[in-house]
Amino acid sequence: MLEARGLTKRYGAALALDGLNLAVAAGETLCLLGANGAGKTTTLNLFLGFTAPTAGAALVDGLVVAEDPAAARARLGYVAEVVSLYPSLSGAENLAFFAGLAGVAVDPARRDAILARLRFPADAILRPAGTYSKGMRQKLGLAIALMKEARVILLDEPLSGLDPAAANDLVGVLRETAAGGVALLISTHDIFRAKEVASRIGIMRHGRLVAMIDPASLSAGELEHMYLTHMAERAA
Ligand SMILES: Nc1ncnc2c1ncn2[C@@H]1O[C@H](COP(=O)(O)OP(=O)(O)OP(=O)(O)O)[C@@H](O)[C@H]1O
Repeated sequence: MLEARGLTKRYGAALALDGLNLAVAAGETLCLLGANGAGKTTTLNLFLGFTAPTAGAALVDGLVVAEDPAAARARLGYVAEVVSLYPSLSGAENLAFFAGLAGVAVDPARRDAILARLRFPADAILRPAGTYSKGMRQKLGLAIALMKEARVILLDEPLSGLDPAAANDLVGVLRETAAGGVALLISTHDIFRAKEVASRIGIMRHGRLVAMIDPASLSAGELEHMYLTHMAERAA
């Protein structure tokens, strides 16, 4: 569903992404770990068509994103690190608006089932979104992607700043979503949550994928050790 082929991005003299190759199939969850500036967000932005590659290609469902960014984006759900909502509109109105942009009419029963899976407080959906906590905004962002029935969902730091209960809710729904055949690409700094949710973990450094790990093969401690070893090599 997602493929990067020699994906490269330069910003002036800076090489943000350096010949990245990866693929995410339906039902898989790839978590990208890496220090600040490793190229995780740049990777997501190239799949979203927010920026064009300097070389190589990002493909969504076989479509080359740079050739038709709108068509590629129509197949994607995207949950930004800070989910943008209209603060004076209720959660329900935001959901209807953003789902509507994707051509999806909201069926209230389906919406409520998705919100219940996310443990989004039922009474809060009619409140202005400006009153929502970070966790509620993340959940609503994911609800919008799920309403769209996107076959691929990209998430940038979905768990940062969430309390453990909210993070746990989100991890549970992400696992269910992948089990339903959706391909997930997640940028995160949370090694332990990555282990819970990922089918593969990619470690990025200086715009390159330096390791691809099967999280089931390592304990959380071993995974952390491997990550820190890669980061230490950077400093050496
Ligand atoms: N619009 C831009 N203009 C110039 N340089 C940029 C731009 N966007 C990203 N970069 C640079 O590209 C590199 C990769 O950045 P990127 O945001 O992809 O890293 P990241 O792994 O997502 O980091 P973080 O964990 O901090 O979100 C960094 O050196 C960054 O400064």
